[in-house]
Amino acid sequence: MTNGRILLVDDEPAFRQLAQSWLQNSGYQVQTAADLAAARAQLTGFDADLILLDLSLPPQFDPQHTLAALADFSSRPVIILTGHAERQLALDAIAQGAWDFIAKPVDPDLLAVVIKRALNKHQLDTELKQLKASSLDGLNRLIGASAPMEAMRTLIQRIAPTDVRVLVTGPSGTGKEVVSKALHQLSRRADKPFISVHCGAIPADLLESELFGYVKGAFTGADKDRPGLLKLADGGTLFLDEIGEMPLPMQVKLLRVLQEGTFFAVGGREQQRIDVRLISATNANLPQLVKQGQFREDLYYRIKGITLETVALSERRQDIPLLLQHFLELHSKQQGQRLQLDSTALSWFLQRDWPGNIRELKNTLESVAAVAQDGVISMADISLLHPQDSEQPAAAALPANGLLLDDAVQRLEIRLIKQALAQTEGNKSQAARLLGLSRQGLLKKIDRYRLSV
Ligand SMILES: Nc1ncnc2c1ncn2[C@@H]1O[C@H](COP(=O)(O)OP(=O)(O)OP(=O)(O)O)[C@@H](O)[C@H]1O
Repeated sequence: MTNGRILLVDDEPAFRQLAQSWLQNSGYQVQTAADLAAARAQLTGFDADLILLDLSLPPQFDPQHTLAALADFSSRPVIILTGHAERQLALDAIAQGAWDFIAKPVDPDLLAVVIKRALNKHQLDTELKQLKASSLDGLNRLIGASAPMEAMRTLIQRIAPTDVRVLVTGPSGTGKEVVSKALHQLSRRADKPFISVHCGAIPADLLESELFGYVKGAFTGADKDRPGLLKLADGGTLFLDEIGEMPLPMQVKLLRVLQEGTFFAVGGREQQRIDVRLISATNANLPQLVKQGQFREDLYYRIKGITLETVALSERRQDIPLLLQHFLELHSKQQGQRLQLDSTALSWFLQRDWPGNIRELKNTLESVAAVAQDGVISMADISLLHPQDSEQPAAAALPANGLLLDDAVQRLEIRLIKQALAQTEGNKSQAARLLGLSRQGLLKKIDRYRLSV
């Protein structure tokens, strides 16, 4: 058990050795680096809680240059050590995000106090961030109490705080993106961006410039520099959805980024460095794609890290009522009106197969909610959209205590008109055709029933 992990960046070997042994004697785990490049390399394998940074480092020996690199160490406290103990430099360092400033020669007792305070504050900040993230979002968005969902929550909590790469696999619509967002929201990167890239949705010839950005003049139409999604994700999480659909030439380029942590914008000469956590997702069988030569084996092993598998809804049917309740609450909040399922509708949802998983369940609920009236979804509403599932046509359902025929006919007309308009995205001519009416006839009914369309 250590008191914390410290990276000491200083070009003087004697000072490095001395300070390392002070700190190790105080129970810290310490690694050292002689310049910024070595420091960045160390951080890929050593997740330091704090950085002690000399401002005058080779090859430039320019404090301003070192200060400009502070952003690379984002989210960790940095304590500046320098012989240049000028007031302005101290203020600059703090303004640019350093935690504190100590002049050389360093007083070991003072250093111990400053480090302890910085680590305490850092720990509190991290805990607060994680608490906020988990109470607001994170795991709370992951609905389900089945054993696979509980196991998934436990894994997410364990893996999220690390920077390990994660591959989320599972059938379509089972929540791979929700899981990936939870990993981000429970990580120390939670207040940085979560950038989602659907690798199959971006045309192959645009994927490179979308990911890496481009510089002005790189190709026709590139009239100014544009950062890519990789740069936008800097400090945060890059989510590569449907990674199995990434074209092979792009896989080679991604592999280089993952190996070296650097890339060039399209048409650019300046090497760019990024710090992102990579989460990938796929519903394809990647080992199979590797065998077929459609996915690079070396990339597969680079992105695999830890694999999390989401489970089809058919294997956790006990989650269906919880999911329905969750989506009804969401809908009620958005519409400002309480929405419920009556018992016949609930049993229809519970009995049905959901090959499209949670996405299909959610979409189906939303579509029947659109035709429901008076805040209750009934089997009659469902039958309108899924007539094959009703034993008798909805219009013929006669309640035991009778009904007012004109009233029932009007209600049915209203529902069918709304459904036709929803299906045609509000196109009245098409909706009229679906209903076997003239456009004029439909407009009259819309007017008579005062339907807002
Ligand atoms: N456990 C869950 N709790 C609440 N909502 C969920 C859960 N899982 C999935 N959803 C919802 O279901 C829909 C589909 O989820 P998501 O996009 O994460 O699935 P996916 O597995 O990434 O799908 P695809 O493979 O098609 O990209 C989203 O609207 C999401 O909010």
